[in-house]
Amino acid sequence: MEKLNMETLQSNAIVIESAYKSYQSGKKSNPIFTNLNLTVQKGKIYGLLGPSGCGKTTLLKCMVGKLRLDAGKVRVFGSAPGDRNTGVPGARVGYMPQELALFGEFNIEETLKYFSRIFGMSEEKFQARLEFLMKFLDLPSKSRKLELMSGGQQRRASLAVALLHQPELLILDEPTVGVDPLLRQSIWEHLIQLADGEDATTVVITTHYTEEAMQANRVGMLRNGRLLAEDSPTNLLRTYAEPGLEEVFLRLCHVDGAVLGDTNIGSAEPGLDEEKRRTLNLLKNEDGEEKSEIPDINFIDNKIDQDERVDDKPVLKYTRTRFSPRVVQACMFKTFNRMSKRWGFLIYQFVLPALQVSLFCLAIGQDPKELPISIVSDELVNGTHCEYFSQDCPVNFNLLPPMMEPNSNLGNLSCRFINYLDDTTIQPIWQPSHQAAVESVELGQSWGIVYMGSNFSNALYSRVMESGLMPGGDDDIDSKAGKIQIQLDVTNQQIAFTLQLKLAQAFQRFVDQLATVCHISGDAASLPLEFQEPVYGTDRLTFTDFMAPGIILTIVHSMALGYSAMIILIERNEGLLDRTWVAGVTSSELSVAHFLCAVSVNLVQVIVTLAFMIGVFKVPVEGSLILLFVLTLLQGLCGTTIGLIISSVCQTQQDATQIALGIFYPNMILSGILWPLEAMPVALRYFAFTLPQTCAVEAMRAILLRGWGLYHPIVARGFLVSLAWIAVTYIIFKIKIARSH
Ligand SMILES: Nc1ncnc2c1ncn2[C@@H]1O[C@H](COP(=O)(O)OP(=O)(O)OP(=O)(O)O)[C@@H](O)[C@H]1O
Repeated sequence: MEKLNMETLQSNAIVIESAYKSYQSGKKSNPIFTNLNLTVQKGKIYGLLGPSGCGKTTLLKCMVGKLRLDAGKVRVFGSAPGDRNTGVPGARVGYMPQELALFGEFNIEETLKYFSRIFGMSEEKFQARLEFLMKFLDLPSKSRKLELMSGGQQRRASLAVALLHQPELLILDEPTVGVDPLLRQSIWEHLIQLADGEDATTVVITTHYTEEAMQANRVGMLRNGRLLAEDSPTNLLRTYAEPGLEEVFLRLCHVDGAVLGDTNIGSAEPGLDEEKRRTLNLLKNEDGEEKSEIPDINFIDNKIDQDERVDDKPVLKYTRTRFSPRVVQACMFKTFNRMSKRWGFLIYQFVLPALQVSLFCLAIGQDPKELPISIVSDELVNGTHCEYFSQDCPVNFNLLPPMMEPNSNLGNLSCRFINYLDDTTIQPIWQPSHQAAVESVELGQSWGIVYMGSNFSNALYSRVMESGLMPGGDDDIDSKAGKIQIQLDVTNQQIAFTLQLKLAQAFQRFVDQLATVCHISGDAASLPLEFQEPVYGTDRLTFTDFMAPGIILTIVHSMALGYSAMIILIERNEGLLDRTWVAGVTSSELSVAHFLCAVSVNLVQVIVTLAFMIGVFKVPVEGSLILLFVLTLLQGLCGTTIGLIISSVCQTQQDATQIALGIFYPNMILSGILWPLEAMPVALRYFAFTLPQTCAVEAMRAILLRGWGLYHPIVARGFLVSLAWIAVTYIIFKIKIARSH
């Protein structure tokens, strides 16, 4: 393809040559326009006419650099849109899309302020333009929210955004839809005035009102992806001897339909034979020369590099740094402004972490309380409960072995044992018989049975004697009779473990008391195991303390992920993202702005979470609070970057929510938050270590409960893995956002 010559580029604002664009629909490619040539002169108004779906919006998007051609060239001010120095997208172009593509919660002033910040307008200039546009476009109060405006008012507010910074090029997609005839005329007059001035503005405008295009300097009639005619309105009327543009268009459509069988571009023949082309006579320029061939379908594969420069130097140099802190700031202001209007959002983001911590600390890890247990002691006279029992030594030490006998106080050892049950945890329910106790468990009224037989006290005495603790035991005693027989409902493992522990502790206290009152050593009645002061932690540590480090990180990580997973998606779905791109915001600026906003939200979440966990619920902290804070923040950042990737790849909020939930549960289950990693199959354990939270949870637990510092490999690993995840996911996010740009 021939290079566009310098003269063409200098005199024209937009030159499109042999453009081919298609949309992918599954495996099928639907061509929207093929071999399209179009020229927009500088300082002129170009009206693009065509039926719905003929590709006008697509063409405009290619002009502003929002979409790329599959083949062919588009040059705006001599360069391909998106070229470093072209200024398009950027301050040289004002774009008004068909949809509102603005935040409905913003009022007019806030909306325009956002774009004025991007374009670096001074406050004075901004106020002057705001006043002018309010009057000129007959807009309601500056403080009226866009969502509360009528359709026509919204379109005028949208037009105000395009006109705000007085760009050299205006690309307006149906700006007069929903606008009353008076205002429509006034808009056209303003456009004519802009195109007429010293620094004449170039305007490309699409419209459905064919006749208003009479005011354009040049009109292009688009149908089925091809330009049927392109000329000044008067020339078109003269050439086709018709009274109006509508009639011209209809006539061209009839001819086009006759030649192409009125097929749409997707099913049209890729090439036309000479006869048809002669009949059509529509692909000719003003000099009567054919513009170019309808492309062969292979043309699609023969893509032309969009970045191929026409000339070494751009026709008009326009420079802007690729990264401007001012633009980042503008994007951040906009996001914070939006947040401040959403009370529900603020409560969700900042109250929910506190609520989650509180619920966790209140509901998880504490000992179960008031567990009903059926108690049966067949040695009790009345068969139900203990009225009186002795706390004295049951052995008469006045007699020497083997004459030593239990004294009269021996009776009711069963009552003595029951007396040592922890009544906070266990709620004894006396039952008259073993059968009644079984029924109680079967009815779900108690968690188990503690049974002591009719000869329990004597049998226990004999057992002790037999064991050699005291000489003179009775060898013939039934060993079962001297045992406390326990049968539990173990379907709830935590409750069963708690009951086993509490019953064992009660028995130990019972034995200790006996040893004390009988003046014998308690050691003899204990297991020869001594658990000394723990190396790390205390005996008072609970399951809550085990889980707390993981819960802190999970709350912060998932809240950050949930917030950032929506952040770009919302802007894209509401269309503001497109306008932001066209205003010239680069992917780096947008990534940094969103990242910093998410970090700010995350910072508050980290502070709230740690304050509640440590300040209110007194989770023990042995190590450095600073390390704790930094590691939690890093995990929040990690959630943020993962969320930003989700936000940049998903099309709908539903997709994003599903992915976020899909990540949340495996992460929670595998990261050693709920259960020790050591309990996992080895292969799964190795996999778990590749997840973003596993090493961090271990490091967090080591800081919180063991007081380890960064010098310790387990702590250092937690920090390094978190940093690596942040770096890698941020790079992926940056690549994704640049591709969607
Ligand atoms: N992202 C997309 N993916 C697939 N097809 C698309 C996409 N965007 C537009 N199209 C299709 O491309 C064709 C041209 O769309 P376009 O929006 O450019 O038409 P238009 O001339 O601006 O229509 P209207 O005047 O109704 O706005 C339509 O058939 C449309 O369905």
